[in-house]
Amino acid sequence: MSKKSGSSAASATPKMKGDKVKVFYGEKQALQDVDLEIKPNEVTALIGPSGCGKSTFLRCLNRMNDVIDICRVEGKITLDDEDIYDSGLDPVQLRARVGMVFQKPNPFPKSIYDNIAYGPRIHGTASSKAEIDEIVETSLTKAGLFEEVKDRLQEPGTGLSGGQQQRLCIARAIAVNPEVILMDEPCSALDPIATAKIEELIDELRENFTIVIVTHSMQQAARVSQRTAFFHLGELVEVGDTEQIFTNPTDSRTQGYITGRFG
Ligand SMILES: Nc1ncnc2c1ncn2[C@@H]1O[C@H](COP(=O)(O)OP(=O)(O)OP(=O)(O)O)[C@@H](O)[C@H]1O
Repeated sequence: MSKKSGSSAASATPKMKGDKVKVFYGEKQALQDVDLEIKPNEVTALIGPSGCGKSTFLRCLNRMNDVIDICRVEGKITLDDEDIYDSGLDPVQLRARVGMVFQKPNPFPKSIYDNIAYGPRIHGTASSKAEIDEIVETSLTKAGLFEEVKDRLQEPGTGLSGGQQQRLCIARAIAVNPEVILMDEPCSALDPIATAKIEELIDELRENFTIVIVTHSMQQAARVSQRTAFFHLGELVEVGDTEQIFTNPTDSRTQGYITGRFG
């Protein structure tokens, strides 16, 4: 698995950017002034102890926190320099550009085919049967699942193994041609073999997409990401090249976490 980021990516303008992001659940502040740049065509890993705010930050990036009544987001988050919290921006359109894969595979109770076809149909990006057939095949191929399911596309997605279901969910996210894919602990419900397949897939996907992944596994962050951001108690403590974060962190809290002193 290649871990190098292209030099163009290293110097590229950020795909997404958080600027002084604060998040509150009611009175409780979960994130404090987070400044974080997400570079294009890289995998950025968000790590840190339980409750530090990783998932909260991830959910800010496609406004999934909007659906939590008591949640309030302050600061600015941009996608290609466009403010994603602008009142004129449609969150549904945003979520087509910034897709999400969850911890537990959650295929729709529909056929494998319809799981993939659903997004392109509702977003109107494909209309004819031939176009949708093409998207279904391409998305499943990119998610490394087509060969395993091509003879049973009309069977329920829920009948697949856990690892296959997660690849189906990744295919479903890809089907609407997003620019960014957010993954919230996508392997935590999977066995080591299924996990290895998803990790390989993540490495392939970054050629075409920008990826942000929350993970509890430092080994996984080290294997799949080019950049790592360490959160602690709602604060972004340190962000840098993954290799530097794991071999030569600048903050003692990062050092403590990666060496297993807490977390
Ligand atoms: N829906 C919610 N309502 C109220 N508080 C919440 C909600 N979601 C998260 N929080 C709180 O916000 C803080 C950050 O939670 P978050 O889930 O973002 O952390 P995390 O680092 O992803 O944790 P974990 O690794 O355990 O998933 C925690 O104190 C948590 O209790």
